[in-house]
Amino acid sequence: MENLNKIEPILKIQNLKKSFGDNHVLRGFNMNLYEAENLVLMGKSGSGKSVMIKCLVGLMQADSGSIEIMGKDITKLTQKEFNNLRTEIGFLFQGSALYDSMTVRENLEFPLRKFPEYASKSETLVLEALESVGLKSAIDLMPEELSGGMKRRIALARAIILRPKIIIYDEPTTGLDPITAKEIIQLMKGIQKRFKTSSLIITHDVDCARVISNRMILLIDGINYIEGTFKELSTSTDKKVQEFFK
Ligand SMILES: Nc1ncnc2c1ncn2[C@@H]1O[C@H](COP(=O)(O)OP(=O)(O)OP(=O)(O)O)[C@@H](O)[C@H]1O
Repeated sequence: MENLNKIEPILKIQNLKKSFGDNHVLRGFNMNLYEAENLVLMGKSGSGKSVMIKCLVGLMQADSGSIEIMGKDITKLTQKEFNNLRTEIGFLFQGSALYDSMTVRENLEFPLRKFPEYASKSETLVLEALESVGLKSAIDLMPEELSGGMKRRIALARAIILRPKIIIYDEPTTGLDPITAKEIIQLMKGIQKRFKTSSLIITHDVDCARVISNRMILLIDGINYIEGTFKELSTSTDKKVQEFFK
């Protein structure tokens, strides 16, 4: 992780601004995500993390600034190009967000449906993804038959099924007991190692940040207020920074 300035980031956000009337949420936010790193983004509730992610995935348009994914400025892409690029990003949403009326297999097949080229490989991809999260045996279960931790694992399997280069985790440990949360964190680390993915992890969980982060960014007052390792940030003398580690 040395000499990061010399390496081209896989995801580059520059001077992102987004306001809702007088509510200036993002005021020039910058963020680089580098290959194979685990970057933790922390920010208080309402600080604009979701707004930033929505801009990143094209669900919301920023007022100004640029977002480059793998060297491509997303505002300059056609819808088709953007959709293709989005397959390079896997998501683990808050609360797992599985489809309740579908089996585990169908939940995992869902992201593949849009891509005819995956049709013949579907079974293999589903099994490999389930194997990565240690839940092959759950393939025919319904979400209601799964524990919270199992649901999170299945959601993780779904996030990696298209072998994305980037995974965005939104509160991956929220709502889990501490032991299950630790298991999920270990799984995230394992997946990062196995698939060499770059991960952006949005979390309030200081333990999670400590265990998983190579680097951290705090989103405060609409900007990337401070960046550094967990150790650097958790020992900062800045009052605004200290609040996160109390
Ligand atoms: N579509 C919208 N219209 C108006 N205001 C919005 C909209 N979306 C978000 N906001 C405002 O933007 C601010 C940031 O919201 P955001 O959801 O990004 O916070 P967050 O950091 O993700 O919070 P949390 O940790 O609670 O999920 C809030 O003040 C919110 O009210």
